Formats: sequence, structure tokens, C-alpha cells
Amino acid sequence: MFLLKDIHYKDILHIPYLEIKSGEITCLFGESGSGKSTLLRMLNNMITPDKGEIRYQNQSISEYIPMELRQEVVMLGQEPIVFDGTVRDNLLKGLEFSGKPEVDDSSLLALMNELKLHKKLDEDASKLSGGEKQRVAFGRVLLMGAKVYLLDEPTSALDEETENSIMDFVTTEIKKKKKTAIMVTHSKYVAKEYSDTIIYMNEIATTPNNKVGTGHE
Ligand SMILES: Nc1ncnc2c1ncn2[C@@H]1O[C@H](COP(=O)(O)OP(=O)(O)OP(=O)(O)O)[C@@H](O)[C@H]1O
Repeated sequence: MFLLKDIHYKDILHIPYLEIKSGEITCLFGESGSGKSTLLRMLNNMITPDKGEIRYQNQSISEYIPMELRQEVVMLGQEPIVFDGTVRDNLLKGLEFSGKPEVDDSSLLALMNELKLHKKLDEDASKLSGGEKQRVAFGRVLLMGAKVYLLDEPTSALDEETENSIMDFVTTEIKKKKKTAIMVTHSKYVAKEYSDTIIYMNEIATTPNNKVGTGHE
């Protein structure tokens, strides 16, 4: 689904060659500062490499209209974005931005239940805890029905039990709907339990602190 060739970005990341498969859940694993978020942001053209080519579905990513690409390859960033308004407003925001029809309250409540978000739809989203905000942002992204989900530490603010329960739900949904996910995680357990492929940054990339082929663990 993605093919990267000889990518250079500042002195942060150099990736000689990388393929990411369609229909899989791929985890990016590596030490802090190894360029995981940078790589993720390249995949929906939020960052453009200085050199090299990224292909998405056999076409250079630079040939896509960025806004259209980002609706198909949707990003859930490390810091959850919360808009002014209620939990409902926040869940529906992605659909609103992409011009898609709204979803009724019962579907929103069913999604919230799966995300272990036991809050009212009319609740002020700014009053939610960090972990709750993260799940509202996750819900918003899931509702968008994208082809590819770029998930940057989507469960970092959650306790282990909630994290596992949400990962169970999300990965089942992604597989059922034949979507693709590329996820950054610091959890070895999450990477091993929920991914089809683990990409170790120290094996695919060179950074100032890092050489290709140094192996992992
Ligand atoms: N726009 C930028 N300009 C300059 N340096 C940047 C920029 N974005 C990221 N960096 C640097 O690039 C390196 C990689 O950052 P990145 O956020 O991709 O790492 P990461 O592996 O996701 O880290 P973490 O696990 O801590 O989130 C870091 O040293 C960071 O400071």
C-alpha cells in the first residue's frame, strides 16, 4: 500500500527502502526520537521528504490532493485534538470536515461503549480527562471510515485493561472492514499482540544516532 524509496528528511530520518502492506496492522517500534511520528506524518503528506519518493497505492503521494489524501489516510495524532463543544460535536467533527453525513446518537453511544467512554453525548468535551479526550479523538477518527489509519500512540494515556479492551475492538473492526493501520506504540505487548508486522526503526532507518541493520533487542 505504501512504498518508500531513499527517503531523506532533514538530518532526522533516512529510509532506504520500506514497504507497508495493505490490510495489515503494522506497528512502528523504536526508541524515543527515532522518527516514528515523522514517518507517520509523511504517509499522509503532512511532512514532505527532502528527497526520495513515497508511493501510495502505486501512485506518488505528491500527486494526490493533500486534503483528499488525508480523508483517506487519516491521522490520530499523539496529542488528542479537542474542539469546543460537546462529546457529540467532537465525535461528529471528522464527518463534518469531510462532508459526510452525520451518525445518529444511538450509533455514537454504541461506539462510545466500545471505547469504554462512559460519558453523556452532551457533556462538555473540554472537561474530559486526558484518557477520555484520547478516546473521543479515536472515536472521531474511526467514524471517518478511512482506508488507512495512522495512529500515533493511540492508547498511551490509558490503563492496561482499557488499552487492551480498546485495542481488541479497534483491531477487530479494522480487520473486519479490511482497512489498514499503521500504529506507533511504546508497548511491546501491544505491538506483539495486535500487529501483523512490526517495523523496528533501527532496522529500516538511519538517524544521527542510529545505523541500518543494527538489529533489535
Ligand atoms: N519539524 C521538525 N524540525 C526539527 N526537528 C524535528 C521536527 N520534528 C521532529 N523533529 C526531531 O526529529 C526527531 C524525531 O522525532 P519524532 O517525533 O519523529 O520521534 P518519535 O520516534 O516519534 O519519538 P517519541 O517516541 O518520543 O514520540 C526528534 O529528535 C525531534 O526532535
